[in-house]
Amino acid sequence: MPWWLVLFASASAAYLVLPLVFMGSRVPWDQFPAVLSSDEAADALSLSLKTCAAALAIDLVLGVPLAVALSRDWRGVGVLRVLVALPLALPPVVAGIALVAAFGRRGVLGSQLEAFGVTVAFTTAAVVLAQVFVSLPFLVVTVEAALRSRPRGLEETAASLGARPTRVLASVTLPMVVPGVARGAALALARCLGEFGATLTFAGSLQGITRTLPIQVYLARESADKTDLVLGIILVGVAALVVAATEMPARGRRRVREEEGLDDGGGPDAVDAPQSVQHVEEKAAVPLRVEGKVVERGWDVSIEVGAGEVLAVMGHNGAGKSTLAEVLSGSLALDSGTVQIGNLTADAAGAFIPPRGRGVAMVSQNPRIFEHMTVLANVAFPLVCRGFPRAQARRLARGQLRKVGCERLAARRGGQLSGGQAARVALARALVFSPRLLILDEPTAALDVEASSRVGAILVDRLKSDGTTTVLVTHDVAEAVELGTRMIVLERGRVVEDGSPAEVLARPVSAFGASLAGLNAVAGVLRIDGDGLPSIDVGGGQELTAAEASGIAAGQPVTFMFAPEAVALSSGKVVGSARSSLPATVERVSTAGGLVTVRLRFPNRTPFNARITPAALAELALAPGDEAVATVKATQVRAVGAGRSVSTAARGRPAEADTLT
Ligand SMILES: Nc1ncnc2c1ncn2[C@@H]1O[C@H](COP(=O)(O)OP(=O)(O)OP(=O)(O)O)[C@@H](O)[C@H]1O
Repeated sequence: MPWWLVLFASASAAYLVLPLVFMGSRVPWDQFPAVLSSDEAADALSLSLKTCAAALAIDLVLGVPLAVALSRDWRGVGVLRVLVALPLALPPVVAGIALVAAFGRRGVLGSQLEAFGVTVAFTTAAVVLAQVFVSLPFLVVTVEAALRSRPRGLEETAASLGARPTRVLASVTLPMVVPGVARGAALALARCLGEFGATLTFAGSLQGITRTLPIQVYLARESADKTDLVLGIILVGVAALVVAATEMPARGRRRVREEEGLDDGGGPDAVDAPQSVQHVEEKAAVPLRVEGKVVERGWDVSIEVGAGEVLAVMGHNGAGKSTLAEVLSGSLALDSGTVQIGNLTADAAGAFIPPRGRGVAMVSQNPRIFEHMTVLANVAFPLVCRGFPRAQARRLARGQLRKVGCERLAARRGGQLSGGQAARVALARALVFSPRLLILDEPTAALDVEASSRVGAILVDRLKSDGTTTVLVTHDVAEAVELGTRMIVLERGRVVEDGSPAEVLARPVSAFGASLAGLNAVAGVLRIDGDGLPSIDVGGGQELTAAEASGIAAGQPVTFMFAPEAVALSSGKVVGSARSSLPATVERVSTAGGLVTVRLRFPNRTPFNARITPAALAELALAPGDEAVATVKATQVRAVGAGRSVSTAARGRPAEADTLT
């Protein structure tokens, strides 16, 4: 910390502490027993403690729901936040006047109560009402701030696992903000203890009935002895205890014992299920159909997935992959169209099933483990939500944990897991209730190489053995090939590739598909030269030529795809106007698998790769920054029309798939 900060911090702490120290130094400690044993002091202390406890209970019962409501976004919430915090800024005497206007004998509500024989003003109940009025905002504002800074997505996860709103609140929302509630309660209690002005105005000062400790201190100031100091220091002591108590929840958290499973013990054999574990329901896998639009996102997708298929979804950033996951999970409604999951119409005109009713499980790159629960409770959660007896839920959860190699982590807190462990626990929690549909949204993206391959192996095992219909969003082509029985590529909210991973990679029809397959893809507008050969302008007076582009008309957008092996390299400059001979600059040279990949940069064009032998590289003596000439063999260039959706059927007929018209 910088020295000036320490200086200011010390001055500020001293300013708050020293007056109390000086006050303590003037207390006649020998009078302590006499003052404490006096009726007036004993009555005041006892009344203060009783009324503060009652006011705190009311604060908690009324304040926590209000804080939850204020932490959400809805129309008018801003105005209500201001109104709720207003009593914080009011002088206590004004608060007392307001309470008299409401609950006094001639007050708006008080006169109604009088009709039923209930008098509030100048009773102990008035003391409690005054304390609640001035302390409630402290609790609400503190809890609301804690709620607004809570981790995002956990409540949505709980809902998608089947929890109803009350369970989400009780099991997830409130446990996350326990320290905030404790802090708010302590501040409210401290405010109750110190309350003076509103109480005096609204409740008066009747010994044993409304004369609280602060009022007693005030009255004692009139007397010549130092009773006020003794009573004052008692108040300081009680307040100190209250404030210190707020530190307790954080310190008092249960520490998980080492032997409760610090060794995750997830060896390869740990993925085998024990014979005793039964499935929740022997559900058959179901097919999935999505046909719909989300207009704001320019998303218009139509896909059908067979029962038990694993659909790998790939595409650039912003292509619409997460939108698909949101539409399926129920966190986003279609503007038009249908989502059909087995026999459940999850989204259609006039019918929208919220996440908890869909039986869809989602595992994303943030595993969203409930940190305040044990690992076992996390995995049992979807079953408890479905009304399973606890013992059965725990037994089934333990079996799922064993299948993902995490059984020995069962007793650990959710917040004590590594990324790889959390991903496996999230998978166990998703599969434990035999979901209709499993959505994996980049489940390994946030993991290191080792954890990623471990989770990948478990995914392969679990998807094969469970046969759950799965949508896997991934940026990793190896993951898509390994897990996917089918692959689609999304581009600008449309399906531009659809087939088995092998088909898509063997004959891609989009630039993204080409890049996945390791092909070069150069986009442009088709020209037909005088000699009838299709070409695209690649800038600088150069062109790239294909042998044919049947079905694509001149002037149409087109992508030329070719393997890096189809590019011949020579050093020096282009001589004459050789077809498809393009001047380039060497950007990068890398070696893998006994071949050399040369990354080529062009003045106004997409870079592409050439692949040559090490001997050819030695002969050409090319290094980054050198000029070279790339010649692409026209017969090895495939012309693909751009911007059309495809189907597996179209891909089965290569000539048509090529043209996509
Ligand atoms: N909450 C939102 N409101 C409006 N538009 C959004 C919202 N979220 C995403 N979009 C837009 O919808 C389109 C699709 O986004 P989406 O998140 O589905 O892409 P993605 O393929 O999942 O991308 P990434 O790989 O980066 O996660 C993008 O144009 C994006 O800007």
